[in-house]
Amino acid sequence: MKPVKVGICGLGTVGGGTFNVLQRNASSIAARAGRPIIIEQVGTRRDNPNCDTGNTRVSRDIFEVAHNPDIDILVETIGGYDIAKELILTAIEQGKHVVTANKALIAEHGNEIFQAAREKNVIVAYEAAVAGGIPIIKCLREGLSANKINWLAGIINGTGNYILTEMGDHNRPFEDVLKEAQALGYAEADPTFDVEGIDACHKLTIMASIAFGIPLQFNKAYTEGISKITPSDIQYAASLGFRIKHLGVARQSQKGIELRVHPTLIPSDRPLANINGVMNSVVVQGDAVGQTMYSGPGAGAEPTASSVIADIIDIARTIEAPDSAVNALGFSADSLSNDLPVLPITETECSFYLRIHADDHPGVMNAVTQVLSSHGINIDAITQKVTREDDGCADIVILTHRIIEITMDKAISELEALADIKSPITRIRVETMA
Ligand SMILES: NC(=O)C1=CN([C@@H]2O[C@H](COP(=O)(O)OP(=O)(O)OC[C@H]3O[C@@H](n4cnc5c(N)ncnc54)[C@H](O)[C@@H]3O)[C@@H](O)[C@H]2O)C=CC1
Ligand SMILES: N[C@@H](CC=O)C(=O)O
Ligand code: NA
Repeated sequence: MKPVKVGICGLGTVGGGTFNVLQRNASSIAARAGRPIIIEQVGTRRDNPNCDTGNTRVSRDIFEVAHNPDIDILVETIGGYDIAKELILTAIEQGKHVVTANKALIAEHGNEIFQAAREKNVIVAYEAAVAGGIPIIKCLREGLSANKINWLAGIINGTGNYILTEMGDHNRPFEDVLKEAQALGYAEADPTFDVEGIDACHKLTIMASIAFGIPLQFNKAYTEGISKITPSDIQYAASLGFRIKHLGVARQSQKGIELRVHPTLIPSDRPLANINGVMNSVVVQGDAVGQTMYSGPGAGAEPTASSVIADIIDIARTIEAPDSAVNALGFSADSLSNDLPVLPITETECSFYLRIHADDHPGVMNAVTQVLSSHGINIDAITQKVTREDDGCADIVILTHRIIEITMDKAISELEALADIKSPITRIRVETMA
């Protein structure tokens, strides 16, 4: 069988891992693909000390790879937007298939990239873009394709989960753990993407499109990161029987689609609450199958390479008949639905954890509960915690029943206006379904 020739652009964490695993497992990969997979060229600004490129052609100009007529599949692992998009569109224009790990680009420009690929009858594959090594794209798009997906929820940022786990289990400061996650190759080039929830939102956008058959709509999703979570919140949550995880939730209802990424209290006996460190996990609820759960490393060189190479093998298998390959989002392009609106966060409903830093004197608790009850917010648990801050204040910690977000917004504004309440109120949503 004619070999398939690959060009890898970007030889950093993911590109380097892909290079090494393709070399190491060349014979079993060839057996699975039905033909040898050869690394024809690497395009990279700088060498990767973990990769022995030996006789492989290395170019400093990645566009040489996109124009190399011998290359069948271009692997984009440079990251970022503008150059990566131009590189991918050039490769498509040149009739090459593309494999990318770039969730930011797919979530924000995927509709355009998939359209360009359709016009040239080439494949754009992106398994590595969501949840690193977990084959979640394949699960949603193929394994679960019989189902109407009702919802999915997942821990989909390895860096964020690593930080929350280390802060909670070892009481380590946020900044230290972030630095470690960067050194381990987990974090994005701009780590605010990890800690402010943008990276998770990219991944949620992609999963929701496949799950519900809707166009990619990153700009309509709600995004909140972990940067405001304190060790006290983690401890208070634990004392109430919860763990705090950064969760992406996509849910389909008759009103529309919820797309939201935020820190979340999960009962500590639930499987998702026990996904720790760089591990990711996604729970999917389908009408036929019920709940299924997929877990594995969400970041890192070789776990991510595992997904990149699975895509390369898939393409190699159908390279002579690319139109027989599965559609990019698993739905034919003309059947994607624009009918269901993405709901604003104000229209979603959740239970809430509130931490209220307030003057520690009689009547405060009463004032707080009165405001909540005047908005019809039912309290599930309320407790006062002594804080170590020497400001005469205490933390009042509350768990509420489910309430529509806009009502909670109003109640919080009213509470924050009370003279006894000292700082912005912390609100964390609570989910019990997964
Ligand atoms: N690190 C991880 O665990 C994961 C990363 N990803 C995605 O994979 C992509 C790559 O991420 P990493 O490998 O972590 O980044 P990285 O920073 O380790 O590697 C990127 C490499 O591309 C090179 N590069 C960038 N622009 C270039 C240009 N114009 N010309 C030549 N070389 C260029 C850089 O020099 C660097 O060696 C990103 O889109 C990221 O979001 C996806 C899943 C997991
Ligand atoms: N920065 C990302 C890398 C994988 O997608 C993460 O930490 O999950
Ligand atoms: Na994946």
